[in-house]
Amino acid sequence: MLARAVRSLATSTTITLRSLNYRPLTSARNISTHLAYLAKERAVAIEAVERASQVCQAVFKRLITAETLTKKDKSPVTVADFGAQAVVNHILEQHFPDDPVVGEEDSKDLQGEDGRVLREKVTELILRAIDRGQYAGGPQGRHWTLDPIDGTKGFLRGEQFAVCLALIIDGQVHLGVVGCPNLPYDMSNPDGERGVLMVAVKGQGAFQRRLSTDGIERETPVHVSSVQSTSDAVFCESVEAQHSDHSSNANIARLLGITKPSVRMDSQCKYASVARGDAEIYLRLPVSETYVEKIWDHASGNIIIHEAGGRVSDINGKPLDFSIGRTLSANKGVVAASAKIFDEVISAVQTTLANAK
Ligand SMILES: Nc1ncnc2c1ncn2[C@@H]1O[C@H](COP(=O)(O)O)[C@@H](OP(=O)(O)O)[C@H]1O
Ligand SMILES: [Mg+2]
Ligand SMILES: [Mg+2]
Ligand SMILES: [Mg+2]
Repeated sequence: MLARAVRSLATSTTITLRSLNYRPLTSARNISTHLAYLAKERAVAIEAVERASQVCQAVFKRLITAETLTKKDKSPVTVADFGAQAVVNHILEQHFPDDPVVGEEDSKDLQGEDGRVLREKVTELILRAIDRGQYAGGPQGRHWTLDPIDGTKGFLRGEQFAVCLALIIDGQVHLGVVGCPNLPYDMSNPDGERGVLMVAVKGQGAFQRRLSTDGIERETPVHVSSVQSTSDAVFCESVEAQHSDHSSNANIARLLGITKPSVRMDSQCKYASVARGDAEIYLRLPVSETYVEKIWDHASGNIIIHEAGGRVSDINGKPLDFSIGRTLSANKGVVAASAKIFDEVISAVQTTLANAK
């Protein structure tokens, strides 16, 4: 199935860049900035994330059954993960052959006797495309960073996951796209239509559009919440307790006078939720002393929050440093919030950490 998906991409991706025909209908200023700076990158990134999201959805429909869940069989997510990375890297290579990619996956798990069954599902083309993601990252030049499926646990549960692609230039995130196939398009109608794509280019604001493949979706600007007081805030956190310390997060919320229960959600959909004001705060207090966050888990969300008027830092208020390599080794944990309440959130984080010592 994957081989077919990628082969059809190979033939169809003299991409017409239909997305380039699209202009966000906000203001004239926006349109011209848009076309001048990273316009091609923006369109290609949207196209890549849309197509990778389609691969994930197709794999979920065909391969995930009650049986794969009870057997804790991870092969469907592996197939989707590799498939999405292959698709994105293939599209990036066609349009930006000189740009390296920092991708989460490599083809190690498909090799050897253990990988025989999975290996039979993929072709040489896919292996080659996946391994375009082995770049070391760093402070100079351009590279992309990709998380083909962020929130693999959420994907398996049929809940939130995201396809995340960002462009880093000289150590800073300049473009971010997050595709959220299971996120309601409008949170005031949570049982309604699903599938959101968020995109931000440095200095141009953050936008959301329906996740689709016809490339002509209308974009609307997104902004963080305007809530003035933390007591009215909603915070979100990982579903997985190993990824973020639920009890520290709860202590911080108490200090901030938050009474509403946390919204637990997998993946960078949490950044998307804060960016459009569904929630005010994203807390990711580290559980482990040794875990180092990865750039592909945060790059897209980081620029989308900033461009939507919010702020992101680590637990000590230090901006996330994407210039080091594949990891955020200079940072610990993550806090994102709307700008008005950000300083107050960071001081509650500091107080909670000091009390825990
Ligand atoms: N101990 C840990 N602490 C923090 N994050 C972790 C972790 N172990 C794994 N992760 C990362 O958490 C991501 C999911 O985040 P969230 O909990 O917000 O959904 C995973 O992304 P993948 O699902 O792409 O592997 C993985 O990279
Ligand atoms: Mg991830
Ligand atoms: Mg992943
Ligand atoms: Mg992973």
